[in-house]
Amino acid sequence: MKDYQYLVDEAYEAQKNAYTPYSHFKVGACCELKDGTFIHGCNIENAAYGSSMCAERNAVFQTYCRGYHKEDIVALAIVGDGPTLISPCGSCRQVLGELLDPETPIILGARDRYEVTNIKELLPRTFTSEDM
Ligand SMILES: O=c1ccn([C@H]2C[C@H](O)[C@@H](CO)O2)c(=O)[nH]1
Ligand SMILES: [Zn+2]
Repeated sequence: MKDYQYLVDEAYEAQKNAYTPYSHFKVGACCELKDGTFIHGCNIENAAYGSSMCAERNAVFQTYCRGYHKEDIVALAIVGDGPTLISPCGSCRQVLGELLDPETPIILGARDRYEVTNIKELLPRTFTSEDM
């Protein structure tokens, strides 16, 4: 099994910029690209709570904003604020289902451990453009 500790560490770097005056729950994420680039994401909250954005969606959106696509993404790491391994919310799963390859490794990390999954496992039978 590949060692993804370096990517968990990057996600913790990203977490430092989280803006969480409401939940006080900071999340960090990092996309690793084939060309060696790391693209960070963190959660950014808003007084209108529903206008907040999750860390992993910020990381993947930012990746696409810079002109990269799913083929360029090697792995995505996500870390939360405590001892548990957090996993993406439903909205993020739907977005990751479209913007990541089904088997791209998703690393769910904490300070002392991590687990590797993918969006095929997290969101089976995704609604896609093929269904319309
Ligand atoms: O996978 C997750 C789960 C939660 N959050 C954020 C949303 C909100 O800002 C805070 C508490 O839910 O954590 C993420 O960024 N990613
Ligand atoms: Zn989310």
